[in-house]
Amino acid sequence: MKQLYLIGFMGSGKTTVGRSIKEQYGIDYIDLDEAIEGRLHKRIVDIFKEEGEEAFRTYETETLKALKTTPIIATGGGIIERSENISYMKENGIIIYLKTSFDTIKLRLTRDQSRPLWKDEKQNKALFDKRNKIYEYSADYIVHCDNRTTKEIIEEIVSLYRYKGILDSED
Ligand SMILES: Nc1ncnc2c1ncn2[C@@H]1O[C@H](COP(=O)(O)OP(=O)(O)O)[C@@H](O)[C@H]1O
Ligand SMILES: O=C(O)C1=C[C@@H](OP(=O)(O)O)[C@@H](O)[C@H](O)C1
Ligand SMILES: [Mg+2]
Repeated sequence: MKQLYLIGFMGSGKTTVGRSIKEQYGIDYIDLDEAIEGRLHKRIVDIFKEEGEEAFRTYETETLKALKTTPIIATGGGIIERSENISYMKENGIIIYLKTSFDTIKLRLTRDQSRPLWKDEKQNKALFDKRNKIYEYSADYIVHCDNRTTKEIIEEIVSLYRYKGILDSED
């Protein structure tokens, strides 16, 4: 069975979409950040504060590779920071980019305190521009998320999932 990986910038809706697919369609999902927090018994903000980003990236890669059977994985926005993660996801499954504009993300995350890499406007925009290209190069499919409800987005993903027979595929 191929796995389906949701990628995209912070605030693009990866966690929300993964959770909704599970709720609406009963397809199992796991959020990589939640899996890391569960493994380490530590919140993401505390991992960044106490151990730094590089340590977090190592936990992220290890956890990604440990999740071998869950059909849908919502990754964290920085999963594409290590090219080995991209190669791994490509080998093991299908990558879907939840493409969302910077303006939409800004509106969603204005008061967000839970994302250590969501900083000031200049840094956020620079990171967004750098990563947007990598998400596009890495994705097998791009789902446009601006001005769309979670319901509309998950319907598109699930029909793609079924059309491509990802769930039933053995390769
Ligand atoms: N399609 C959508 N329309 C409006 N708000 C959304 C949508 N998807 C997600 N959100 C909101 O955006 C914020 C970030 O979503 P989240 O799922 O945590 O993103 P990610 O996991 O990609 O960082 C949350 O407050 C969530 O409710
Ligand atoms: O973009 C990033 O580097 C990060 C995104 C976060 O996940 P979300 O994309 O779900 O916010 C989380 O993994 C961590 O704060 C680092
Ligand atoms: Mg998330």
